[in-house]
Amino acid sequence: MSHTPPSSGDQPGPRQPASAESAEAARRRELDTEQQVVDLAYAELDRQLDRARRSLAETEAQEVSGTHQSRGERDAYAVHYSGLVSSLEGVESRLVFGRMDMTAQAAQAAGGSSPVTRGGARHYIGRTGLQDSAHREVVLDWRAPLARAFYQATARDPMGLVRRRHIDTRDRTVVGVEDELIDVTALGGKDGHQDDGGSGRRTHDLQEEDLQGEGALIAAMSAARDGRMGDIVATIQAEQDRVVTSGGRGVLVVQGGPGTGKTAVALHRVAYLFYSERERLERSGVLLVGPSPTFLRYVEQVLPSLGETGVVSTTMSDLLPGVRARGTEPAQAAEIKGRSAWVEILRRAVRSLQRVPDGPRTIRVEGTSLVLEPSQVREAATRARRSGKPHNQAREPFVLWLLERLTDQYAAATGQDVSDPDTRAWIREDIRTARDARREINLCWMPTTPTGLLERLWTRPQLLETLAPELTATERGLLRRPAGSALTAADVPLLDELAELLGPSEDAQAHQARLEAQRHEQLVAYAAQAIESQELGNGMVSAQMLAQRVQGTGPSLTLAERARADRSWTYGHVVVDEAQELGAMAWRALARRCPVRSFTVVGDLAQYSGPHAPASWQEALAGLGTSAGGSPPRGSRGHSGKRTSGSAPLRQEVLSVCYRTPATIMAAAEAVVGALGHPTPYPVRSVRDLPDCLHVDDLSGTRSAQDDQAWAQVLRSAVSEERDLLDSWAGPGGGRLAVITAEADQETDQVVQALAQDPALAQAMEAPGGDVLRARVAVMAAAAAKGLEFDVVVLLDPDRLAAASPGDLYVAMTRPTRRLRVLCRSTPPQGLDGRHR
Ligand SMILES: Nc1ncnc2c1ncn2[C@@H]1O[C@H](COP(=O)(O)OP(=O)(O)OP(=O)(O)O)[C@@H](O)[C@H]1O
Repeated sequence: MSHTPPSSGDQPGPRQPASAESAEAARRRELDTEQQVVDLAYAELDRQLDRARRSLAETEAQEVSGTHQSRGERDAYAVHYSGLVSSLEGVESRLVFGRMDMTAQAAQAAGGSSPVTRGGARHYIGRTGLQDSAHREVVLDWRAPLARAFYQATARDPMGLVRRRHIDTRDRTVVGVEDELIDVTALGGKDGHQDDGGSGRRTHDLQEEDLQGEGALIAAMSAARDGRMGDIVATIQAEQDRVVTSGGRGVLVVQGGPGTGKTAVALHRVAYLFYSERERLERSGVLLVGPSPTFLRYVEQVLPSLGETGVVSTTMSDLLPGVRARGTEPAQAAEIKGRSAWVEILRRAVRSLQRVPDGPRTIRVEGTSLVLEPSQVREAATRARRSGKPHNQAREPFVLWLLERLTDQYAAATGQDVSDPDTRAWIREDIRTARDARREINLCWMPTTPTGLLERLWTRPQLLETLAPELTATERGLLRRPAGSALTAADVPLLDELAELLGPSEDAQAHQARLEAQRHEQLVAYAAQAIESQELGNGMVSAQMLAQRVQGTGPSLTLAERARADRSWTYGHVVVDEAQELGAMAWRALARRCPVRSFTVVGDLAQYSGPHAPASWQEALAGLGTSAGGSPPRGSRGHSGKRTSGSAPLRQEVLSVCYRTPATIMAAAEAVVGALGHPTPYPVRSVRDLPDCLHVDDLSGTRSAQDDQAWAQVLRSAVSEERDLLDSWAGPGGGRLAVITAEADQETDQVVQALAQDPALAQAMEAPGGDVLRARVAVMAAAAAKGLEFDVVVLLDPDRLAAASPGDLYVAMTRPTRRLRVLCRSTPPQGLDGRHR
């Protein structure tokens, strides 16, 4: 493959400029040519956006008669049009970013003519597909089958491409083009010459052939960070594209070293699945699980910039509606709670609420003594369990059966005739509400909530000892905590498991039943009307789509809102990032949310934080019920139909090129954790290297190693120096710098205080709305930096981090895109020792 200077006109082929002046003229001509197409694309976008906004305004202004149907219809239209407006607004930036010039044969095969495509010989690639009012192609959606050549064509396999062009735009103006000649033979053997394309900065590890659109890629990688991840749709590389476009069924593990684009690829895969399986996913949505709220904020713009909005993003802490798990606990405690042993322990815990008394119990009802016999309780329990219902719901047949027996006793004791159903019901109700009866029956089958039961486990050591003999005394000790403590992230999967085993409690159940009856009424009325309607939404929306929008819940909520509020919602696809951190119980909770087991699992075993790293993905994912082992969780009904069982096929992909971290830093990170005996299973090749990108200060034996004031002074001057360097690269105030500490809370607070004594640094640390990503200088613990990236990282005391968690040290060292500065108050760890000042 060759890089060519841009050529003009219809014939793809290199033009050899005679002088610098004519080269500039050729460049201008190319920019003008592309500007015309870009103008056309934006005009089309504006036209569609205008239409959608008008429809939304008209819908919202509509008078409704007050019936469920008309309100439902109006709301569903409003949801549809506002979704459409958001999608179209989302793709404004860099709407068109590429062009493919095809061979004559490929053009003939592709067919379809428009003023832009010239009989299929040329296609413009953009973040959404656009057609003009005569339904002719203006922009080809980057996800369309034909667009694969844009990402995957090489000189060895040109895929019908003669030339690939990257088009760079600012706002709506074309500011540059970069060409790659793919198929020289298609030009009659004439070869182009190399442009600069930024290729001089590529590391020796990578061949030119390994990268597509190298200039555009390096430009994207070199841009200063702004605290939000950007989409990579213009520069997706071939190995990434194959992952992005692989089918959605089964469990796909996307693994690879730091900065290889795992997160970016997973998000683009979601956008691709929305395109290729729109109907299914529009109905069920996609769940994105990330390691922290900061991480979710970091990636939140990527999907909207690709026009997709139907994604629910959450951390495991916030997975359950109505539960906010904000407590913290040692990593060992979290690891213990993640083990699959809890499936049995929790079953036992629920079973322990179902007790047979050790002798007959006397119950007084309105002056009459009745006797509850253990044999009766046993019989009632057996029948209730046979119902297969969760504990709280199975309580109903249990109680009913006992009440019938007690009613018979009461009738016999008082000589009343209970052959009349009304009399019988009246007596039964008297017994049900009698205090003695309530207490005794509750003792035999105690209704409870998941949080109530979990709290008992953590606060009653004896109970836990009885229920969890498979844990050691030390392990059980780690789980103990005072009553009223905040829930933790590791509690959430256990609560979810308990919610399955217990079912809703009576109060919640009655409330839920009322809501469901209302929703059902709305759905039936609305769907009937929608199906009868003519010309629904000017052909933009079908009656079926509208009916689906209201299925199950109120029509005024978006799908994401409905899904988020419903614990039993089942998604069409689930993406889990930093997946190496999840324990078996978390996987079971996620498996429940996607019965079709369509998962993208993203992670790097070397970046694991906890005490016992999983040896393989098969082991890590056993709780998900992949074909490698583990049985799927108990089923229950969900929105996509019945939950299924059986094992899901597991596929694994490895990404190998690092687009973030310069080669020197990457090599140092691998050497440091390698010396700690912490394996990095995936060899990573960095796209680029930068001079002076790694700097280590060995402060051992200096005053700052002993004295807090001196340390604070060293910190301030190091961070100021790095901030000045960042100014010189990214312009004053540009880019992002993170100071990464070994520990959270106390240590980060101390560092913030030390830095804040310098007014300029205090200002740089200001985080509007408490959003650390918006601060130019952020201070955070290594574990919190997971998944994030910064232009510059100042890492403090790597030895302490190494002792606590080598995986976190690896994470911290690989966050920078430009430079890593390490301040060591002890001797620098092996692997960094040759690099100090
Ligand atoms: N094809 C690409 N073109 C441009 N930038 C890319 C490309 N692939 C990845 N990147 C950039 O590389 C950086 C790292 O990507 P990402 O965060 O997805 O990597 P990761 O493998 O998830 O990293 P980690 O495991 O360290 O969290 C991001 O800035 C991303 O935008």
